Amino acid sequence: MIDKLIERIAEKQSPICVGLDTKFDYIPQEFLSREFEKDALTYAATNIFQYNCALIDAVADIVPAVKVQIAYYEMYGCEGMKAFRDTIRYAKNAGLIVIADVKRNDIGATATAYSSAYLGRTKIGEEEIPVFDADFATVNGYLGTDGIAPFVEDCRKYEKGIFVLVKTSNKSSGELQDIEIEGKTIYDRMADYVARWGEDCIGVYGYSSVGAVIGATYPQQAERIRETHPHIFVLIPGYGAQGGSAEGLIPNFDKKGFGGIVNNSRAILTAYQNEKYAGLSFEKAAREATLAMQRDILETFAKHGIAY
Ligand SMILES: O=C(O)c1cc(=O)[nH]c(=O)n1[C@@H]1O[C@H](COP(=O)(O)O)[C@@H](O)[C@H]1O
Repeated sequence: MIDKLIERIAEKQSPICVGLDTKFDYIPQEFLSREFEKDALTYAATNIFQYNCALIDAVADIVPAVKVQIAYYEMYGCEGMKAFRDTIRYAKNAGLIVIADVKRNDIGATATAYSSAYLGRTKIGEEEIPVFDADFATVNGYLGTDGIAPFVEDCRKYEKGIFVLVKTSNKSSGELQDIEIEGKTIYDRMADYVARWGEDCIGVYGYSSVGAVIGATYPQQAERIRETHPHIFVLIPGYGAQGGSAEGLIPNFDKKGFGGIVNNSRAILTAYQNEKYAGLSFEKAAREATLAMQRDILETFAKHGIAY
């Protein structure tokens, strides 16, 4: 799956993933359809799905992937989960690669169940059913190897991928992740594990389907990880609303523009509220914001001799 993602990035010259962290409050009043007004949760979830479809249509030709953050669907209960499933299907049908941002993990047996839900198959009798069937999932490595192994197995079996949290973008990420033991931080050690877990999943471009999450807000840490781990492909959140810059993304990328994919959620989802895009519909504003992000990244790449 990592090869397919890299090929799509190169085709579109766009190492960008649009984050569908869609809250009901983000949807402009004029877009809301009262048609689904059975109960509040159904109303919210159905409108969220319609909004996602419009956004996907607006960006499908300029980005390779979307990331669907499950918290924004769980908060609308079962109806929200249907919207999550339907959004994944819609995005895949639109030719996009889908990252299910679920940050799952548990003991091995339970991690197996999580992996079946998001990447693998659920077995019922003789039948094996793909359930959410995303292309990638985000996972938490805190429980160690037996909590990650089921996901890695499904990556191999079904040509999927995972991104393991290594150095997260948030302000407090250093409380635990930056602790140094015998000259190595916790995030260094997590990166070492990610490299080990993914060593049999390296594709033709030299990157593994077992990747890492490293926030755009921590470029020095990204550089440190990249020095020792050339095969780790990085999901990079934190550009846009969290203040990460294009310059800060550079350590993740090789000279061909491979090595990472940059997520942007709120700054695209709510672009229509930005005065820069005043007067545009939310779809057009989202597209313009995505194109501006692409320009910003490609111009910064060019300064560093990076090109597709
Ligand atoms: O795994 C993630 O995607 C993730 C990891 C991380 O370290 N930081 C981070 O912001 N994220 C997610 O990336 C998205 C960032 O959203 P924006 O800040 O609105 O672009 C959210 O869906 C977060 O849950």
